[in-house]
Parts: sequence; structure tokens; C-alpha cells
Amino acid sequence: MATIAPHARVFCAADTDSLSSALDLAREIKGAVGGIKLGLEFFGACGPAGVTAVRAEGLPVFLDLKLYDIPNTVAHAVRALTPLGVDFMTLHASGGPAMLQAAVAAATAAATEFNVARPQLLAVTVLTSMDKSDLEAIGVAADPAEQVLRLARMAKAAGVDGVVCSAHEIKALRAELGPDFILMVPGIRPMGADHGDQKRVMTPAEAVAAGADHLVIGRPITQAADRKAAARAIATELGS
Ligand SMILES: O=C(O)c1cc(=O)[nH]c(=O)n1[C@@H]1O[C@H](COP(=O)(O)O)[C@@H](O)[C@H]1O
Repeated sequence: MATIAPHARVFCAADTDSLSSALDLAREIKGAVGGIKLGLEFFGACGPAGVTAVRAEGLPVFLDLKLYDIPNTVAHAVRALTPLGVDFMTLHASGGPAMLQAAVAAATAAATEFNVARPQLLAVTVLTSMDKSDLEAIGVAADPAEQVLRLARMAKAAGVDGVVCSAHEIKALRAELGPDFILMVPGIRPMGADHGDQKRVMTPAEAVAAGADHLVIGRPITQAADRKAAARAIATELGS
């Protein structure tokens, strides 16, 4: 696992359609978190210009668009997104090896073409909002731990930099996939916080102790009455 300052492990999910809200959040929590995650809601409303504006605040940006399509289409999407210069991007592991390999090749070529750092590509395994019964509903007989491991092995072999998984799978993934494969972990809830739609959950300190590189934390920070204090409390829990 890379050496990272405890608070810098946290990416706050700015799940908003408003550029001014995302900028306010970035300014408020800067110093207490390691970066900000922008998702489909933000990208749909604010587009590439919005991403560039948030990046200008100086925090690392994780652009979470969870690409999932045929290899050619994903490769072109990755090429179009790479010049934004974000630190992390997501695609669904279940798109399969050819899709993941096409994405890695496209990101590498586009980084050279546009003279930017290559974004780290993370494959989303089994969403943290899903449990065994949700997997059964989509025809997957494996339990989440087995399915995450299967997808993560395949994603590593396809050349991506890491995966998005729940904290419950970290130990098995670390043991099998080694210290350098990035584990980005949502479904994080401080003790006593509402789980909302998340089903595979752990506290920030437990997830880091298990071996997470980064934690994705949204509502426990963004819906707090004092967002800066909430982010700082998590940083303190982590040892910053
Ligand atoms: O890719 C993600 O970031 C992601 C994957 C996953 O399995 N579960 C998950 O919750 N996320 C994202 O992590 C964030 C979690 O937000 P909160 O539940 O509010 O902490 C959301 O922005 C989700 O889109």
C-alpha cells in the first residue's frame, strides 16, 4: 500500500448538479480531505467545463462516470475525457477484459497525445449498494465477496490500476492482488451514521485498517450541518 497522509485518503463525493455547490464544498473541506469525486449528476449538468473549474481549486479530482459499453465506444469516451487531467476515472469491471484493455490503451495513448498525466483507471466491481440477493436478481449466483474477487482479478489482468470495492472485500483483494493495486472504497459510514442505500458498509478507521488506499465518503460529509467539521472528524478518526 502506498504511503498516504491519513486525511488524504478521503475523496468526498460531491453528488450535486450545481457548480457553485461543488466549488463551495471543495473550498470548505480542502485540507481535511485528499480530493473530491464528481459523478454523473455533476457531469450531466456542468460538463467538462465544470470538471475543469473544480480542478482549478487544487484538489485531486476523481471523475466517476462508470463507463460501460462496447470496447470501441469506451475507448473513444476515455480518449475524450483524458485531456481533463483528472486523477481517477471509473469503468464497470463487468464490461469485461476487452473493454478494460481498450480503455487502458486509449488512456495511455491520449495522455501522450494531449500531454497530460494518464488518469488512473478504476474498475467498479460489485456496487456497495448490492448484497447477495441483489446479485441473485441479476443472475449472479456468487456471493459479493466471490464476485468482487473474480472481477478484480480479471480487471488487474486487463491492466487497470485498481478497483472500487466495499471494505468487506479489502483483505482478500490485498492478499491476492498485492500492495500496489489501488483499492478505492465507498460505502463508508462513521459509527452511528445512517447507511441510506448502502448495504456493504464499514467505518473509515476499519476500512483503512483493513488496507484501503482511498475512501469515498459523500453524505456523511455533504449532509452534515458543518461539513468542514464532519470532514475533520473523519480525518481525526484516521489519525490526521
Ligand atoms: O464508484 C463509486 O464511487 C461508487 C461505487 C460503489 O460501489 N458504491 C458507491 O457508493 N460509489 C459512490 O460513492 C459515493 C458514496 O456516497 P455516500 O453513500 O453518500 O457516502 C457515491 O457518489 C456513489 O456513486
